Amino acid sequence: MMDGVLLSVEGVVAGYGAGDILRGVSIEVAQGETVCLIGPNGAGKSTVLKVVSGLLRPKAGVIRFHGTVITHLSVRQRLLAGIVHVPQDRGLFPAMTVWENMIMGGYVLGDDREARRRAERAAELFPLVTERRNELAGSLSGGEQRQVEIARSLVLDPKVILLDEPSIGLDPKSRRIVFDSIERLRDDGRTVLLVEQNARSGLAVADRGYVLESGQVRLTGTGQHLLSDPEVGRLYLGASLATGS
Ligand SMILES: Nc1ncnc2c1ncn2[C@@H]1O[C@H](COP(=O)(O)OP(=O)(O)OP(=O)(O)O)[C@@H](O)[C@H]1O
Repeated sequence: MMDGVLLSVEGVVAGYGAGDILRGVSIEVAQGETVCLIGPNGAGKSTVLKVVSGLLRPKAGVIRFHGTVITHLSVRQRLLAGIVHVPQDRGLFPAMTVWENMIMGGYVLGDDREARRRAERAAELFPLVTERRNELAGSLSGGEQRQVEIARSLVLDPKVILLDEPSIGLDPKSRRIVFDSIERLRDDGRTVLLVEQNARSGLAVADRGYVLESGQVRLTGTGQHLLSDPEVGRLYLGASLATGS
């Protein structure tokens, strides 16, 4: 095992009924690291995040956080322990202001004042939140909305942030805003487990990466190592350039 491991997925088997989607996946994330999962559609990348946040119970294997097995904990318990999932399909409330969205991010705390205090702190890292504070979230660009979502996750003071394809469906300018936001999280000392279709940009912001294929880890290494791996280049980087995704 690596030094300073904060989160580990150990031999996880999981699926949604018949057939296993994850077939013995093991992943480690050290304190302060940004780790990126890449791989083809359907490889099980998002499923790894669901198993970590507790949305899906594995059939076998364990999840460990700070060295303690958390596989039996509920989503809410994991959230309060500091595991925050920013899924692909649940964005901001478009008809609420940016600031209202930030405060909603702390709903589970049950302490409005604390939520406000943390939202102010998150806004220091993401000034957009202050600049556009009173605007409706739905009026922001796609990249700006993603940045507010990332800022909102900080209201729960996460120990690890699970980001599911944050750049999906965005134009190049918006994608830059998103990857810049991920770098800010890293500079702030946060730990990030990222799933990205856009393998080149995902690996470029990551300390380490894992290539998932058919529910198994096929390759792992530093972001730079995977970026220069000929097989990764042929299978994933060429394609991500060609589709511009
Ligand atoms: N809620 C669900 N119920 C049933 N099957 C699901 C569910 N969610 C995902 N799957 C299936 O599990 C497989 C893996 O999905 P997953 O979302 O983990 O893949 P992925 O590697 O993240 O790729 P993608 O880029 O397509 O999201 C896919 O075949 C998908 O159809």
